[in-house]
Amino acid sequence: MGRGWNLGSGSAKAGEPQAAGVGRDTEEQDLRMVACEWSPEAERSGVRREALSGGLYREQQEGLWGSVEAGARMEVRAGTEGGDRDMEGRGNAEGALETTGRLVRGSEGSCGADARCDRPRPPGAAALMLLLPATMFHLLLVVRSGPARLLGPPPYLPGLQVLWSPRMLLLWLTWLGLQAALYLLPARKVAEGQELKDKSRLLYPINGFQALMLTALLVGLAVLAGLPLGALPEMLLPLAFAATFTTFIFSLFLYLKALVAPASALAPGGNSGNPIYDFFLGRELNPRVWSFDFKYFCELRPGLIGWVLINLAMLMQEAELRGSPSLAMWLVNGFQLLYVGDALWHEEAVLTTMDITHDGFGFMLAFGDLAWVPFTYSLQAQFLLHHPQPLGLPVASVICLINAVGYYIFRGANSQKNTFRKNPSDPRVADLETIPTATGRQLLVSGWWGMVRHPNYLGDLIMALAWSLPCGVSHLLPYFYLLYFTALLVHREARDEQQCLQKYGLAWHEYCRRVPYRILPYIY
Ligand SMILES: NC(=O)C1=CN([C@@H]2O[C@H](COP(=O)(O)OP(=O)(O)OC[C@H]3O[C@@H](n4cnc5c(N)ncnc54)[C@H](OP(=O)(O)O)[C@@H]3O)[C@@H](O)[C@H]2O)C=CC1
Ligand SMILES: CC(C)=CCC[C@@H](C)[C@H]1CC=C2C3=C(CC[C@@]21C)[C@@]1(C)CC[C@H](O)C(C)(C)[C@@H]1CC3
Repeated sequence: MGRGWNLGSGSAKAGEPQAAGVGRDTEEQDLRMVACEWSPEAERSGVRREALSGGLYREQQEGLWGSVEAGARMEVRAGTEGGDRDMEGRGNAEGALETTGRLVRGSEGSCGADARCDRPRPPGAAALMLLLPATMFHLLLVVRSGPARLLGPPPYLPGLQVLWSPRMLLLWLTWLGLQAALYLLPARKVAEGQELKDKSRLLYPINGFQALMLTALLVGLAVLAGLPLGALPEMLLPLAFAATFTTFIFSLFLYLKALVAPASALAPGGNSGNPIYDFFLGRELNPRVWSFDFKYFCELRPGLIGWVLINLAMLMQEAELRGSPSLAMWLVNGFQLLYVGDALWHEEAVLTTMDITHDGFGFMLAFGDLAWVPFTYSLQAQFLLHHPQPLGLPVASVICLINAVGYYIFRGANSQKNTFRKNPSDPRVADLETIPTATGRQLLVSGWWGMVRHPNYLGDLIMALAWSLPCGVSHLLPYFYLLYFTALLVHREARDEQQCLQKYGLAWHEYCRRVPYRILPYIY
C-alpha cells in the first residue's frame, strides 16, 4: 500500500494538516492517535472515539473541523511502521469531522516514537560519544588560543599528563558531593512529578534555589579565607577531563542498574537491546537510589551552578589581571546568572520537560548536564578573559534590552504554560482560548502559545544572542552557543511535535493550522 495521503472528492479541508506545514512523517504519526486512551475527560473535551470490532475504530471531533462541509468526504491511506491504515472521514451535519479507520496490515508499531529516525542509530550514538567530548575539549583549547578560531585546529593536542590529574578528580568529586549534600537538605516544598506508566507519581525536593544561595555563601566564605578562585581558569582542562571520565563511569552504573529495573521503570526509548545505543540514550526513565533522583539532581544542580561558578572565576581572574572586570564580562555574568537563578527558582517546572518525563538517563544527558553545560556554556566568559572586548554604554544598553526581551518571552511563555497545566481555571490563564483534545488536556491557542508553537524557544534563542554580543563580532567562537542551541532546539521542536501528534492527533493538526509557525513568526 502506498504511503501518504489520497484525498477523495470534496476534500479541500481534509488536506489542511498538510497545508499547515506538517510533513509526511507527521501524517503517519497522526494515525497513531488510535493508541490514545479513552477517558471520561475525552468525552468532555468534545472528542468521541469508539473502538469497533476487527481493528476498526471511529472518531468524531466536534468544532475543530467546523469548515468541513456536511457530507464532504475524505479518504486517507497511510503507512505506520507497524502496518498500514485506511482512514475515511466525513463532515457531519454539524460540521464536525468523523473519521473511521482500519488497520490493514501488521500491528501498531511496538517501537514507540523514539525508535523513529529522529534518534541516532548505534553507529551514530558511538560517534556522538566521541564527538561530544572532543568538541568540548576543542572549544576549551581554542578559546584560550590567540586566533580563537572556532573552525581552526586546536593550538596543541594535550597529552594525558595535562588532562589527567587525581587532584582535579578529587576536586570534581567534592563538588558533586557538596551539591548532593545540599540536595538532601530539608526542602521548602516537595513536588509531585508527572504520572508514570504505573499511574504512580514520584516526589521531588524543591530546594534548588536554596542550594544556589548556600553554594554562593560557602564559596564567598572560602574566597575570604583565601581560596584562589581566580586559579580555576587554568584548571578547566583537567577538570573537564575528570567530569567526562566520571560521566562514563556513572553512565555505566546507570546502564547496569537499568538491567535489574522493572519494565515499568524503563524509558520509551533507549531500550533497543543494542548496548551502545542504550548506554548512550539511557534505559531507565528516573533512576533513583532510595529517594535520590539522579536525573533531576544532575539536570539542575552541579552543571548549572558549576557554570555560573566558572563564569565568576573568569570575572575574578580578569579583575586580577586587568584591575577590574570589563563591562562585557559583567554583562555575560549577569545574564547567565539570571538564567540559572531563574531555572532554580522555577525548579518545579523542569518536572514537565521532555528530559524528565520522556527521555532515559544515559550518557547523552549525563554528559550534557555534568560536563557540556558547565564547560561549554561558560565559553563567552572564557573568551572574554583571553580576548578582552571594549564595550560602550550605548551598545551595552541595547544588548541589555535584547536580553530583557528574550527573558520576557521565555519566562512569560513558560509560566503561562505551567500555570495552565497546573490549573486551567487560574485567573491568569482562564481567559485564554484553548483547543480540546482527546486526552482531556487542552492546548492553549492564544497568548504566547498562539504566537508560535514554541514561544519559550524563541525567548531562549534571543537571550542566547544577547550572551554572545558582548564578545563583539570579530570572532565566531562566542557564537558557538547560539549555533549549537539553534540546532538543539530545532531538533527538540521536531521531536516534541512528533510526541504531541501522537498524544493529541487531530487536535494537534488543528493547533498547527491555527498557529502555523514553530519558533520564529512568519519565518519558521
Ligand atoms: N539552555 C538549554 O540548553 C536548554 C533550554 N531549554 C529550555 O527548556 C524549556 C523547556 O523546553 P522543552 O521541555 O523542550 O519543551 P516545552 O516546555 O516547550 O514543552 C513542550 C510541551 O508543552 C506542551 N505544549 C505544547 N504546546 C502547548 C500548548 N499550545 N498549550 C499547552 N501546552 C502545550 C506539550 O506537553 P503537554 O501537553 O504534555 O503538557 C509539549 O510536549 C524551554 O524554555 C527551552 O527553551 C531546553 C533545552 C535546552
Ligand atoms: C550536546 C548535548 C550533550 C546535549 C545534551 C542536551 C543538554 C545539555 C540539555 C537538554 C535539556 C537541557 C535543559 C537545560 C540545560 C541543558 C540541557 C540539560 C535547562 C536545565 C537549562 C535551564 C532552563 O531554564 C531549563 C530548566 C528550562 C532547562 C531544561 C532543559
